[in-house]
Amino acid sequence: MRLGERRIVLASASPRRLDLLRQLGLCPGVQPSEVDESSSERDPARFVQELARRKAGCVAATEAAGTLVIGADTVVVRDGAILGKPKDRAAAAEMLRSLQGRAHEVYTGVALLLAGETKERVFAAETQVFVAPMTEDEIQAYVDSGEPLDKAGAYGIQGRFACYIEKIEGEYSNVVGLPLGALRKAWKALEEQNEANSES
Ligand SMILES: Cc1cn([C@H]2C[C@H](O)[C@@H](COP(=O)(O)OP(=O)(O)OP(=O)(O)O)O2)c(=O)[nH]c1=O
Repeated sequence: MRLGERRIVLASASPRRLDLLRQLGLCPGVQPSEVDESSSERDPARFVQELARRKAGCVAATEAAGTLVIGADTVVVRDGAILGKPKDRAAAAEMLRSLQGRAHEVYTGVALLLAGETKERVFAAETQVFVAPMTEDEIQAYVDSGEPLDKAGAYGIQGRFACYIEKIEGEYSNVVGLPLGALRKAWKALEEQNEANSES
């Protein structure tokens, strides 16, 4: 069966990821995972892949065989340090102070799993983001907007933080939480593997 004909489940509570999949014309079910998001892994690409695999695996275990489960994890990386979501307003302001006026990287890991089967694709995408200098007043006003708290690095490129973005190198959708171009390639590879297996 082709992947597009299968039931698809997004293993994420992120409304942005759902919007991105809908942008592709997909209508996935949503089943947020409840996994421990800590890891001793320090390499960002490996970190986000481990978390994406964990999230998708947790949900795949509860789904009917053949369901395509998509899990993802996004982090901001500044000077090699992995930043997740800020725990409170003070942490959000601190993250924004450390990101303004310079470049950092955003990594999203994605896992595509077929429930009950061993076939899967797990990958990570990276985008470099250049942020304009911000004054302390601008940082406080942005924290007051409420946007930072549920987002890695304490900002949302798709929201009012857009006016502080000078340029990016890499996929925009990767920063929002799901790299659609890289997803298409992995989907295609999984589809080909699936078809080759069903012919043999
Ligand atoms: C950098 C950045 C992150 N984000 C979001 C994407 C993710 O939702 C969030 C990173 O946290 P994640 O832990 O990757 O995802 P989540 O907690 O929202 O959902 P789940 O764990 O259930 O999959 O930050 C933006 O929306 N815009 C941005 O510009």
